[in-house]
This record gives sequence, structure tokens and C-alpha cells, in this order.
Amino acid sequence: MKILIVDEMHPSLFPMLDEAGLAYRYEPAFKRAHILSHIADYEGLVIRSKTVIDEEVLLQAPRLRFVARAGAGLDLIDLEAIRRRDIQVFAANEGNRDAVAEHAVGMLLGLFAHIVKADREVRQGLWNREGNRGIELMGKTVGLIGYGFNGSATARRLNGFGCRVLAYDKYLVNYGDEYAQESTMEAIMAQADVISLHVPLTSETRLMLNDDFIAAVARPFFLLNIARGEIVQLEAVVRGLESGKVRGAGLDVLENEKLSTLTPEQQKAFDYLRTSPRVILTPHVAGWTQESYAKINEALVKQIMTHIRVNAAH
Ligand SMILES: NC(=O)C1=CN([C@@H]2O[C@H](COP(=O)(O)OP(=O)(O)OC[C@H]3O[C@@H](n4cnc5c(N)ncnc54)[C@H](O)[C@@H]3O)[C@@H](O)[C@H]2O)C=CC1
Ligand SMILES: O=C(O)C(=O)COP(=O)(O)O
Repeated sequence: MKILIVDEMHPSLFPMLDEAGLAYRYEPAFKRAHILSHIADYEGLVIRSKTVIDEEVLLQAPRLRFVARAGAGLDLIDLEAIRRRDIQVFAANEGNRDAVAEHAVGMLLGLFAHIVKADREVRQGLWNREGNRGIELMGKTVGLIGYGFNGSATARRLNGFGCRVLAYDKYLVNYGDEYAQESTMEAIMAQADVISLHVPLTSETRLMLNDDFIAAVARPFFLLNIARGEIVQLEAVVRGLESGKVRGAGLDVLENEKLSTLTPEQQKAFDYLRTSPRVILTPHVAGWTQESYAKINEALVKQIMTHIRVNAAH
């Protein structure tokens, strides 16, 4: 079993692979052309968020038996093309769920208590108390869209703050629990003070949060996007902020995260967001803590070992 690793990994991965007796080649600088010319030799591929796995790559990979995603999002993998072959996909959602949930709550507290805005003002010599009077999480209704690892971890924490949590998940059944009430998109739109997105990027969720969505929400609301930038139409959020329908937004992800290559429309939206005191922006770090990548690696190595054992038994 030979494994090719083509993305930057937390160093905790390598002793784990050594201990498991797995042979690997670590090539974090590999570009697509390198992957295409080397993948034929490998049974396993480990990626993060840099590498697109599509039909063209799979055609060059006759020996490939698994793709391990050191993280959660599978949006760069053509899952249909993978399913047509005998290739397993592993992900490690449990590794960064705590990081994401803490980041979500951190962003909400930051928005509600004006922490970032007030900090900037004090640094400029402004002692603006009334303009930074906060609002409380206690008693607010939070709607979570997507109730998998991240949605449910966020719900647990919000309970501690006295929030009423509604969750909508299109593909789970009986997922209501002591932390969140199973709900519908319509009920969330009718009742939520905060809407937080925890769905994967798919053809269904791409630009899910657009002008129509915002118009359908009954009251002005706060928006959190810690999932994928392409789920949210930024221009619609800007219009929502301008009209007041969106009271504030916490965005860890953007449609185009290479800020030097924004289209004129993206640049205009980004310029609005980066100067708005009602917006908190972070550079796709919600799942990225000192702890999460070690947890991700443990989960991945466990899955790789199980895969090898099961296949050896057959
Ligand atoms: N900002 C960051 O650093 C991170 C971002 N993420 C993003 O968050 C996403 C979610 O992560 P997890 O919670 O671990 O995934 P998950 O797979 O555990 O949960 C996603 C849930 O969304 C539901 N869902 C899918 N399509 C839906 C739709 N159209 N409407 C409603 N529900 C739908 C699924 O049934 C599933 O339960 C990832 O796919 C990734 O894109 C994940 C980790 C870190
Ligand atoms: O796990 C995910 O889906 C993330 O968004 C974080 O991934 P990354 O550190 O960019 O590979």
C-alpha cells in the first residue's frame, strides 16, 4: 500500500503513518500536473483543500483505492466519478467540528457585543459606549441549516448561552435532540434571529443564500457562513446589510478566497464588507486550530487502517 500526500499536513500525521507501517510520499508542493503524472503508482491519496479530484485524475489512477480528505469538505472531489469506481472516500469531520463550533459562537459574540468594532474605535481614541451597547444571545432563536458534525456541535454550545436552537437538515431523519429542535427551512425563516450555515457545497446549496432567501426571512437577522463561500451570494448580503434586513454577518469563507484575483463585482462587494462595522471576516480558519489537525490526522489514519484490515480480510 503506497500513499501519496499532496497537500500541506500537520506534522503529527507522519509519526502516525510510520507507526502504522504505512509507506507514503509527502509532496505538499505537487501541482495538478505532478499529480496526473505520479498518481498511477499509488493506492492511497491524501488531500486537503488544494486538490481537485475529477475524472481526468481518476483516469490516471488505476490502482487508487482511497482518497482521504484531511478535513471535512468534499466539494473538490467528483463524488459521482469516485462512486463509479471501487474507491473509498474518507473524511475527518469529527476532527474540526469543535474548532468550527467555537468559531461560530465566537463570531456571534463578536457581532452581538461589537467586540471588533469597539476595539477598533478604542484604538483610535474613541470612547463610544452608547454606540457599542450590545445585544445578548440569551433567549435568541438561532436557525442552523445543516445538522451534521458542525451544526450539532454549534447547537450544543448555543444551548449554554440560553439560545433556542432550530435545525433544518434535508437528508437526516429524526435528528432533533436535547440541543436543537428539528425544524423546517420555512420555520427557521419565520422565527430566526440568527441563521448559521453548516451545509456542504453542492449543486443544491450553491448560492442558496441569495436575495430570495433574504427576502423570505421574516425579521432582520444575523448571518454566519463558516461552511463554503459559494453557498452565499455576497452581493445579496451587501444589499441585505444596506437595507438593514441583514443586521450583521460573520464570514469565515468567501466565494473567491484569493483576494488578489477578485472580479470587479466581487471586489465591490468585498470593499463594502471590509469597511462595514457590522461584518466580521476571518480567512477560512474556523476549522484550523492547534488541536484540530492532530484530531483530523488521528481520525484519518484510523480509517486508513480499517480500510487496509477489511481489504486484507477479503
Ligand atoms: N470554515 C472551515 O474551516 C470549515 C468548513 N467546513 C464546511 O462545513 C461543511 C459542513 O461540515 P460538517 O458539518 O462536518 O459536514 P456534515 O456532512 O457532517 O454535515 C452537513 C449536513 O448538511 C446536510 N445537508 C446537505 N445538503 C443539504 C441541503 N441542501 N439542505 C439542508 N441540509 C443539507 C447533510 O445532510 C449533513 O447532515 C463542510 O462540507 C465544509 O464545506 C467544514 C470544516 C471546517
Ligand atoms: O475541513 C474543511 O472542510 C475546511 O474547510 C478546512 O479545510 P482546509 O484546512 O482548508 O483543508
